[in-house]
Amino acid sequence: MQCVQWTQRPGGEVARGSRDDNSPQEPWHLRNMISKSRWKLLAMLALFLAVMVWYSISREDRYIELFYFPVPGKKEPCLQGEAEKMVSKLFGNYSREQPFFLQLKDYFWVKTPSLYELPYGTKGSEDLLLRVLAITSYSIPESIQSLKCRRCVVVGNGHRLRNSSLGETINKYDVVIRLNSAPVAGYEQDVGSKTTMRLFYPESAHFNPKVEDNPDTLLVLVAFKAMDFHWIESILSDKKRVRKGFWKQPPLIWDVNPKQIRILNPFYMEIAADKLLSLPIHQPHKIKQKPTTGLLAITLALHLCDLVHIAGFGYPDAHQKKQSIHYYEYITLKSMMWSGHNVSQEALAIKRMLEIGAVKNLTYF
Ligand SMILES: CC(=O)N[C@H]1[C@H]([C@H](O)[C@H](O)CO)O[C@](OP(=O)(O)OC[C@H]2O[C@@H](n3ccc(N)nc3=O)[C@H](O)[C@@H]2O)(C(=O)O)C[C@@H]1O
Ligand SMILES: CO[C@@H]1[C@H](O)[C@@H](O)[C@H](O[C@H]2[C@H](O)[C@@H](NC(C)=O)[C@H](OCc3ccccc3)O[C@@H]2CO)O[C@@H]1CO
Repeated sequence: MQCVQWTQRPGGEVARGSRDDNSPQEPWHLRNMISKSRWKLLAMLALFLAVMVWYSISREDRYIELFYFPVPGKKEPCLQGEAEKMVSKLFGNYSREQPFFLQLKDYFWVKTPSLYELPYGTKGSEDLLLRVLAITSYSIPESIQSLKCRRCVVVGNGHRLRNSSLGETINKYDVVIRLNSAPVAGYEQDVGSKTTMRLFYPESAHFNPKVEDNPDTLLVLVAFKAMDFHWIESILSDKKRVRKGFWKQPPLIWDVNPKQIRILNPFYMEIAADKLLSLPIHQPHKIKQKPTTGLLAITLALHLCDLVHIAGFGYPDAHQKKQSIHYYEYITLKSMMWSGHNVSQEALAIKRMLEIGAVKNLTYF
């Protein structure tokens, strides 16, 4: 049994202590020492806790997990003009008169002057472009045009989609934007099967688009060099193919309907580079910095849609050298060595969009 005992210290001070009934009485200075070391222990514990709290707050910035859980089977509430409000916050004020896709009339009747060369403008590539625009279309399908409120999801190619079971959720959006050669066949459970739009360039075109896309999918060419226009023209008009000038062999036979092809307005590449990443438009270096196709697609979606959600974005940390970057193949960050992308800068840009609520994320970031 414990009992509380009051002892008289020299000088008349009364100190509170406790002891076991059977234990011999401890001298007051010994008890004083024990109580002092208890305080020290408590102070150390408090300091340790404070350091832990500070550490987790500082790490929070790196592991900001701005998840969004849509209600399964329910369409997302959509507020008309919501994304547009965010656009001025992110991109500042500029003329919104820009079409999404390039049109023949702007290069045939009037020669729309462009300040920049590809990929930020069409300067110097007008003649090739003219031939491409003569055999492709620029319209936005009526099914999208007629929507009062456009709910869009941009599906990145990141590994975070693997085993995500997001397929059904992704299929519910009005507009599903996919990138490059990212497959759906065999991955439907995680990434869905609907593809409204696919952004690609010759080197990233899927060799079998009929398997991976829907008959009405818009195949949106993002041109980086004049040869990219040459490639699409030679495919669609069945002209002699040129093999040189590509950093990776693009398909030489490509089974698509020319009505599905669109040419992305390089304006969206320019604002993604300039406003989101502060990249210089003119770069003298051998490896030119440019936005990833994913960041470009988010930029486009923010202008085209009323609600923008993203999934499958986010690269591994630089030290995770063996971590796969894609949901459909094993390749690592090393493969991006010469890509000219600054993935940390892009992560900051996406974080900012998440923080201000311009986009919501279905996977973690
Ligand atoms: C080797 C190489 O050049 N790889 C580039 C590949 C490659 O050309 C194509 O996959 C070929 O089909 O393309 C890129 O991108 P990629 O095709 O890998 O991915 C498409 C977009 O998804 C986002 N992403 C991807 C992986 C990941 N772990 N996190 C992500 O956020 C990015 O926004 C990315 O843009 C590209 O076009 O941007 C960027 C890559 O650098
Ligand atoms: C959105 O960019 C696309 C992809 O994400 C990039 O990885 C890819 O980068 C390639 C780059 O465009 C090539 N540069 C030229 C001028 O063709 C580069 O070529 C090899 C190289 C390497 C080092 C120095 C100069 C040239 O290869 C990059 C891929 O490794 O560009 C895509 C758009 O085309």
